[in-house]
Amino acid sequence: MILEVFSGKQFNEEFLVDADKSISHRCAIFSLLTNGENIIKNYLRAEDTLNSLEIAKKLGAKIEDNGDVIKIIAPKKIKEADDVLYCGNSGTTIRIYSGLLAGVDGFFVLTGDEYLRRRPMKRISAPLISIGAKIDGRENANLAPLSIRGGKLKSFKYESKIASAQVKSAMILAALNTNDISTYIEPFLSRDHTERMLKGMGADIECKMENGKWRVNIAPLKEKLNPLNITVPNDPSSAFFFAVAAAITNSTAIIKNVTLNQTRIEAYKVLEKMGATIEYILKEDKYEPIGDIVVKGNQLQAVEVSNNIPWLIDELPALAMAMAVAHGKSIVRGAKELRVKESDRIKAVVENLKKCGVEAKEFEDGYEIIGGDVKSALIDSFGDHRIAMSFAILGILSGMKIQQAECINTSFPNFFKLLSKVAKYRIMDVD
Ligand SMILES: O=C(O)C1=C[C@@H](OP(=O)(O)O)[C@@H](O)[C@H](O)C1
Ligand SMILES: C=C(OP(=O)(O)O)C(=O)O
Repeated sequence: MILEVFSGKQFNEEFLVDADKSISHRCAIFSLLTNGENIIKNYLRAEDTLNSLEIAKKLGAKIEDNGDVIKIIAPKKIKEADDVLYCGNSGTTIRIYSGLLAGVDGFFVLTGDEYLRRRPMKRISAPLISIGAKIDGRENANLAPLSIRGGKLKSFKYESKIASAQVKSAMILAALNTNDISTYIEPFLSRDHTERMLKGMGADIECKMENGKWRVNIAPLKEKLNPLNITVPNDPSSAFFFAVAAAITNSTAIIKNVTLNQTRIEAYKVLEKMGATIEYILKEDKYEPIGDIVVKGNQLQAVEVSNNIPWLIDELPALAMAMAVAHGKSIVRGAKELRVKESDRIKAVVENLKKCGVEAKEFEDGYEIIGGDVKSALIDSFGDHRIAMSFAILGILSGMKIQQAECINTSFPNFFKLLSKVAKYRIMDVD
């Protein structure tokens, strides 16, 4: 499908975006470790998180969905599925489930779509194999399909070279299925929803910052966790597309009920540095700080980004759209991880910006963008939701056509409805 966006005008609008993807995945997966009925309100009904829920069902959970609240009734024991577990486009699903299933009796096969089957899995299979997991896959357990023969795992002390919440979460779940205390260390704090949620459910997990590194001690599970009763906050990464829309059109976006967790809102801080006025309004603070973000656009200035990269990795493509119209040369470095997301996001950003007449250059670990006039172009989304939505937002300035825009449904099905608040668009069914 092609999404054609027509140029829009200034706006002053409220955005109630879809629920947080990271937290929704964890609700589905962690429910399996509980002893009862998990009540999840505002679960994200997007392709990625529906795949996580479907897998929970295949592993024995009973799901009751009244269209509003989703109840996940945990099985007495996680059961072996009689078919392949399909993770679709979702790295979070395949990696976190692998960590859980490595310690569960049974045989499991996890796979996904053509994009997921190209993404690196060594980052989870290597540490899991080092603690006794039986995992295999193409390229020596690096590419899905992954097969897992679940069984006994050893407690561990593992220091990861990358700050990845998916790897951390996989190892924390594996640690719950061992027989002694394990320690996981990452070089920089990655999003910490797993630690917060599992602690809230009664797991014995201690976290601290030590010499600039994030250290998590995990005790094995003695008994099942307490069921969740949670309202998932909205997703600040999805909302960021509309923050950029406000920033590049001198408009105002009022973003409602998102998590204000520091590991998730760093991109807003960068937009602020570029000249946007941003206000954070904290409304509650239980498992996660939750509130509103008000973004007001101004003339944008170029910026250099090389710190706190794990806290804004998913927002970098959208931020690149702000860089494309900012005054001066912006630089992003230290973001090599962008190359192993749903697409190679460094290549996707730079190639597509060039098509729009913007001067941009690739580095191995980032890019350089010189802000200027943007013209309408036919964008290759490379099947990547964040690339498709970023260029749709840039299209508010002078129009844009985006190929394979159906990928937006993997994370943010309400994007289209909200896009109509800022620009007119049409959808053409054939690419
Ligand atoms: O754990 C999570 O929910 C996620 C972790 C990040 O990936 P990495 O763990 O690969 O950094 C992020 O990019 C992804 O969108 C969601
Ligand atoms: C990288 C992302 O997700 P995942 O790794 O779960 O596919 C994303 O949503 O930008």
